[in-house]
Amino acid sequence: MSVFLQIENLSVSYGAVRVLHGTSLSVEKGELVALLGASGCGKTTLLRTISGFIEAEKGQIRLEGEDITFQPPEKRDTAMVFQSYALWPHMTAFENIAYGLRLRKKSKAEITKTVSDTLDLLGLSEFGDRLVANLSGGQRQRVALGRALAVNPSLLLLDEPLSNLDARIRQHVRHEIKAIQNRLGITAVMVTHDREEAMVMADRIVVMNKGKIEQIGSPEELYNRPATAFVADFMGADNQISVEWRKDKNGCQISSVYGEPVALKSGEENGLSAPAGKGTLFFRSEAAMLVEAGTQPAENSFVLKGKVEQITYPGGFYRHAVRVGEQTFLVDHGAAFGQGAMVHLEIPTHRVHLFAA
Ligand SMILES: Nc1ncnc2c1ncn2[C@@H]1O[C@H](COP(=O)(O)OP(=O)(O)OP(=O)(O)O)[C@@H](O)[C@H]1O
Repeated sequence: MSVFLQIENLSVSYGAVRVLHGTSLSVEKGELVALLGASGCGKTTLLRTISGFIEAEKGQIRLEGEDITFQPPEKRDTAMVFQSYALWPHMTAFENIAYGLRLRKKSKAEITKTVSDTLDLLGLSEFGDRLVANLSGGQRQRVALGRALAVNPSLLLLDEPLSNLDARIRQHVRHEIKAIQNRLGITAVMVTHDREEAMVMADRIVVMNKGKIEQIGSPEELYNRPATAFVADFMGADNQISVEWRKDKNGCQISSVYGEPVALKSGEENGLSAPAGKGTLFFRSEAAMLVEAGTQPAENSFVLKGKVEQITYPGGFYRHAVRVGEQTFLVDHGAAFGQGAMVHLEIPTHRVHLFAA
């Protein structure tokens, strides 16, 4: 694998307001990298700076070794797929896909072949003559993807490509886009604010927060080994407890206002560098075991004692809201405990994420 897109120390401002603060990122050939973060964190700005629609203030962007930082958009070998599709509704699917090829003055024969191949690739061959206005949302998004792919760009840029589709179609189109990107071996950068979408589609995810990169990693890395409290929270570790820790010769002890102190095994202290301090412990609703109060606690578990306040059924498991002292934690369990049941939450120490305050 080789670095295909290299972004170094990129800063971007709108007027006096800086929104990207020295961003660096490298993307390998054939990778799909997702930029993930809350609204306003700078994902779209980063994508548009790569495409050339927004000018960099400082730093460098290299595509296949070539410095493109100050090249106009049309000189960069990139193609963008927009959330709004940005198709011509009064033109057919064929003509929309042919658009970029005509701009590039390709021959009629070449256009016919490339567009037909693209329609085939996207499962749209029977819709070539259909006006875009008469296609479904999912079909339109595939036409938009086809228009970007037809010009055979080095880099495909996807700006929230699925957010106009309804939930069920989204699931489907996600897998389609991923499969096509894989099959073509095309390098892609995608913006999304949907964690699950990033997890399903991306080889690597870049989590952004306020114009800075918090962590870059595979979906598994971000989910299982979040590097910061922000990433743990953003990747769905909903439950949080304030804790104190103290390291001694036997390891690291953590304690909270609830329950007994527990010792972390070596390697589980998540890089807490200080010998003692305050922090926040995160755990996911599926990481905790729910057992009847009075059960002998499992080894190497952080135990919280509480009372079931509410039970819901999101599908496949029951989600329990459990009151512990002043806080409520969410815990998933295969069977429903009764409302008001006294329970223990057991969180195995290897499934907690602990960060210094
Ligand atoms: N043209 C502009 N002029 C001034 N400020 C802008 C402009 N475009 C974006 N911003 C600001 O820059 C910051 C980053 O915006 P950006 O669109 O990159 O965020 P985003 O992460 O893509 O958000 P969203 O998911 O809501 O699209 C925001 O605070 C936004 O208000």
